[in-house]
Amino acid sequence: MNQSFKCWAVVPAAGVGKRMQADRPKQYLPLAGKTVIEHTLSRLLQSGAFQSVAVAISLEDPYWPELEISRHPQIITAPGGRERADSVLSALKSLQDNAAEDDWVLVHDAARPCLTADDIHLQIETLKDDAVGGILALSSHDTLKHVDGNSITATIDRKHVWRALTPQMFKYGMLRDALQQTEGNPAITDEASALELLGFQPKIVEGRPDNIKITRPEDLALAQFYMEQQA
Ligand SMILES: Nc1ccn([C@@H]2O[C@H](COP(=O)(O)OP(=O)(O)OP(=O)(O)O)[C@@H](O)[C@H]2O)c(=O)n1
Ligand SMILES: C[C@](O)(CO)[C@H](O)COP(=O)(O)O
Repeated sequence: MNQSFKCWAVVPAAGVGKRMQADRPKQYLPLAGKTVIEHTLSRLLQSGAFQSVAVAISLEDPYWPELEISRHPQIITAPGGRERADSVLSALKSLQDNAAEDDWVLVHDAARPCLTADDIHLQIETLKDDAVGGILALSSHDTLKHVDGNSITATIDRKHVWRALTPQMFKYGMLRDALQQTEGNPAITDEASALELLGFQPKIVEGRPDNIKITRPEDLALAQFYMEQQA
């Protein structure tokens, strides 16, 4: 990708995958002949959009060193943290000697292996001149309800509610500062929420619905289906 600015990728991959109920963290489960994380990292590397990919890996992770991709020249490893945001900040810090303050960083979950190069390039082309950056997101095709307990209290206008995906694309310095200023805040479940808390309004770019996050056991079969469709 011939571009006048630099992009870096950050991949939080230090989770334990509790909701997956598997014998290993979900990023190491087999999917279409490789592990989930190998698919995710291959897609980022093959897009040609990134200088390097900084991957946050748990200090207790015995699986990562077994993967050949862990030795890829464009892969940098950083220690994971207690929460996803801590892992992202750790990976950002591993880029501090190379990334400039105004370089773009795209943060992408290791658990989202179906990301396409088209969506990566769409997001970069759409946001590359934006002052803040933004996220891939999905609109809702269903009616949305506000619920209290198991009772509906309101119907929400679906044009105002979008599901956040990754990558989430922000300037290196702005993202690092936002995550540092919101460190330890449990409300920060994605990068955009840290920027929002500081008063910024990240943009949304409508992404593909097959960019799913593998979260529960049934998601693996869906990811396999999507990969077969993409092929
Ligand atoms: N302390 C953490 C927690 C999560 N993640 C990563 O953030 C991504 C999205 O998080 P999630 O889907 O919640 O993964 P887990 O935390 O592993 O899942 P669970 O909540 O079911 O344990 C995953 O790639 C996960 O590896 C991370 O790097 N560091
Ligand atoms: C970042 C994210 O993928 C946006 O939808 C999501 O928040 C990560 O999963 P988690 O379960 O919230 O950690």
